Amino acid sequence: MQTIEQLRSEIDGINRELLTLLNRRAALAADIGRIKSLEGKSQSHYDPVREDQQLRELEKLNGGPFSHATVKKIFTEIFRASLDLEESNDKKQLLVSRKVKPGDTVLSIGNVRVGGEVPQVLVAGPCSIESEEQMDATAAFLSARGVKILRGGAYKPRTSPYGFQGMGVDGLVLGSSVAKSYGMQFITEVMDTRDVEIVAEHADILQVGARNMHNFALLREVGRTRKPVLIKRGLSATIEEWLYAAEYVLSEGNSHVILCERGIRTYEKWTRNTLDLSAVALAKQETHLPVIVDVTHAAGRRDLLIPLARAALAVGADGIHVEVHPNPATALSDNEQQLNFAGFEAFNAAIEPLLRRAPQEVSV
Ligand SMILES: C=C(O[C@@H]1C=C(C(=O)O)C=C[C@H]1O)C(=O)O
Repeated sequence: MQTIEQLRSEIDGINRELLTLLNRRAALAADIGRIKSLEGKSQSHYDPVREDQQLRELEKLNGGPFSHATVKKIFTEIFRASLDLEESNDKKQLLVSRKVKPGDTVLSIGNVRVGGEVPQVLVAGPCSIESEEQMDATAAFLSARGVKILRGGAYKPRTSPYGFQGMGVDGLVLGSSVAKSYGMQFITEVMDTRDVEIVAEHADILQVGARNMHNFALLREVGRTRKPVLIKRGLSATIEEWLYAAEYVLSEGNSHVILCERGIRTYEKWTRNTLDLSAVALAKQETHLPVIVDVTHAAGRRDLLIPLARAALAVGADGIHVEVHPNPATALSDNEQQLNFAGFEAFNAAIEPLLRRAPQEVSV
């Protein structure tokens, strides 16, 4: 009869062998994971059929004294650990991730900086570009209040094909020339791969709208330009899908990306969308990209814009996007939610105390 010491020493030897075997197995699983990623199956590496096949084989082979239930439990744990390893390797390689680039990305767009520790930006302007008078009045008003990025849609993604579709190229020319004359940067949406070139010619920042966040051809195309790109979160997009959308742009070599949370579709009807501030906190934590919050589309109503913007800044947003129109009642789109000038004045005053200041503005 062997002594306990002898038996334990045998167990120690088996532990060493098991450890070596487990790590050899883990390395093989990691290799499989890399192949799956290359094949584009990076969303989920889980393969229940393959796991089941292994469990059946092990049941046949199991001679005890462990019961099959116990063997199954142990191997299921091994499968989970392998899967975690595969997927964490995959995440590590994402270009948007702080694991790849720990420091904040700070974009320099003309005279504006976005991200990191610089003062938060306001992106403001009308939903649609409608006329020279409208754009000129808005830019004059906003630039006098320190807003440096002017928005305005020339191509409008309208729910109905009969709704106002935007002024197209005329709108681009108008938006960019008005912005330039007030020393502002011009941001506008691009909806179609065929328009990327012309929009990039006129805009300082390209916007990929919520409805196009899953348009991978468009994401690749804007990724091939060297223009800053603002990517709105899709209507029902998970945070992961939103970050993968940004990854499309970075993977084409364009790292000038701003993420924009604009509310997601839920069962709630009292707001147009549900502002997801945890997405902002998570995007700031997991990625190095600037994140801004579009309070207008999140709320869909004017009375919530101030508290939502204050909350967004408190959570760490690098900027706020808000729609402003000289006369919202006559606007050709979104007239329920755009602020008039007096409304913007009140909005600006309410969020101002929460904005970071440029170093030279700090009083000592
Ligand atoms: C390693 C793989 O990926 C995962 C891990 C498995 C395992 O550890 O055996 C099996 C299936 C997948 O859920 C694989 O697909 O073979």
